[in-house]
Amino acid sequence: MRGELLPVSAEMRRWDAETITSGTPGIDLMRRAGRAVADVILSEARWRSAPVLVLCGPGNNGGDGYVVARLLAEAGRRVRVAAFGGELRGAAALAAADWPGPVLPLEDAVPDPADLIVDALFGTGIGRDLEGEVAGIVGRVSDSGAAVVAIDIPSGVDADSGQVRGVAIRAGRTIALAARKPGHLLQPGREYSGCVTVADIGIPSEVSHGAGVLTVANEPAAWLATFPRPGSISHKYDRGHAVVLSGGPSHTGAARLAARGALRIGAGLVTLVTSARALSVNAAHLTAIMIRVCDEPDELSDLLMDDRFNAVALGPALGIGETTRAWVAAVLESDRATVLDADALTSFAGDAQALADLIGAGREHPVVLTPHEGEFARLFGKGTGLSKLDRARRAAADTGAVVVLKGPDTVIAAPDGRAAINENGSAYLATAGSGDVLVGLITGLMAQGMDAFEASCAAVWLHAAAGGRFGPGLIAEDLPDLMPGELRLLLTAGDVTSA
Ligand SMILES: NC(=O)C1=CN([C@@H]2O[C@H](COP(=O)(O)OP(=O)(O)OC[C@H]3O[C@@H](n4cnc5c(N)ncnc54)[C@H](O)[C@@H]3O)[C@@H](O)[C@H]2O)[C@H](O)CC1
Ligand SMILES: [K+]
Repeated sequence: MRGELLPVSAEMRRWDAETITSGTPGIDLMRRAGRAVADVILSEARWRSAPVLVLCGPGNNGGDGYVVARLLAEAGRRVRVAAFGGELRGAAALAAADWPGPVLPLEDAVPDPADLIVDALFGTGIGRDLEGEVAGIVGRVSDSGAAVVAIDIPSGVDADSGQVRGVAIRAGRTIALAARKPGHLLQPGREYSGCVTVADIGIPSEVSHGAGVLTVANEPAAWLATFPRPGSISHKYDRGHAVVLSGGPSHTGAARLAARGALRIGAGLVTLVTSARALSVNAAHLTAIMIRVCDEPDELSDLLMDDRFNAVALGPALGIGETTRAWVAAVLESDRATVLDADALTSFAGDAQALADLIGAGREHPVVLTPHEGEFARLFGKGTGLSKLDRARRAAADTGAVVVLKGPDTVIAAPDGRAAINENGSAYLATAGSGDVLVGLITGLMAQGMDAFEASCAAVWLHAAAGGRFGPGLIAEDLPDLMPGELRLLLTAGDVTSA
């Protein structure tokens, strides 16, 4: 996969083990990890005179902590170490043996507000909720208000899901080892991690890229290479023809937002399909976007016989129930690249199998589902105990569709296992109609032939970039018209990068 890989803990263990097998002892990895963290601390002017309290756990994260303690003490810093757990093993035992100072029991550690706390209690190996004396120290750290630097990931945050295991340390700074993990991007882990940087600890790229990691951070590096750009001989028919279905006479705005999004992102032509009853209200508001009247699903099926209509979106403000299911069936049977959102999803509440059956196995063109958490739960159930990443991945595999599970940490998952986590989301996007525009952006990119997963990633990122840059006062109507500016920045930066 292109872009920044986000290994889960099992994948991280494989990176570790393969690096060790290929000749780097575990203690060397641990010393590099400790060196990287110590260097960050020593380079920060605001921490120059702070006494350091290193909290060490019973595994390799604790081992990293002992290395940091030794290096900071060697650099002349005042360092206390407090540790939890029984006997250390392997590289962690070697690192602890190199720490020449005393080790306090964890329950005796009293953080001072002036301390710099190094959190080396747990990393990717957390196996259960924090309780007892570790939960106690997490509370005391938080009450002290001291600055916290977390090694790899804040203790208590699950590296795979971003969920808090009982309680967790809140870090101002986190130094992720070798790579960020999904838990640094998924909420609430992202909130707990503070500012995250990655330390290179010498995992060879053959190891990291050979391990089949399928999760990436959603950034242009993941999809810019296939982002559609009009060629010098393009005409509008080369840029695809998107179709958006309108709701009834008093529910037409959502489809127009989507249609404008599709046009602004570069679809050559966009047609809004409306009932005769909603024709005049739609016609009064549209100029570049064309209109066709279809009162029944059969009429839409006939329209879609023309394969120039190559991408279809439906769901926003369409109404919930059998009628919408019939429109969805007609579109899916036509086998066009399709985006299903909102009411098109909720009309299948509790019956995801019926939707999966309509999507079918043998179709040529992809389907994208764009639920928010509520729509997702109604369609697929709550998926209790699964991470947001796993829920989206499972839904994608079960339905054969790309799933865009929206939220402040939107996850995009493909049926083949690829997934991306978005992190440029903006609270300003939480405004009526913003999701409708996103539907249009995805549809417009698919109309131009972009892969459905990459189109979804690109649309989510551009939508968020536009919302974040505009900021206060954003309304959904603004979003399509912010695309030219975002595209200019994206494509110009891309040209510079690829030059
Ligand atoms: N990524 C790399 O290449 C390197 C990573 N390093 C560091 O190693 C940790 C992962 O180490 P691991 O030993 O697998 O796990 P932890 O240190 O996170 O903890 C495991 C330890 O803790 C016990 N435990 C788990 N949960 C709890 C709990 N809730 N309460 C009490 N005890 C718990 C468990 O039984 C184990 O004993 C990684 O994050 C990096 O920091 C290497 O140092 C360098 C290479
Ligand atoms: K930690």
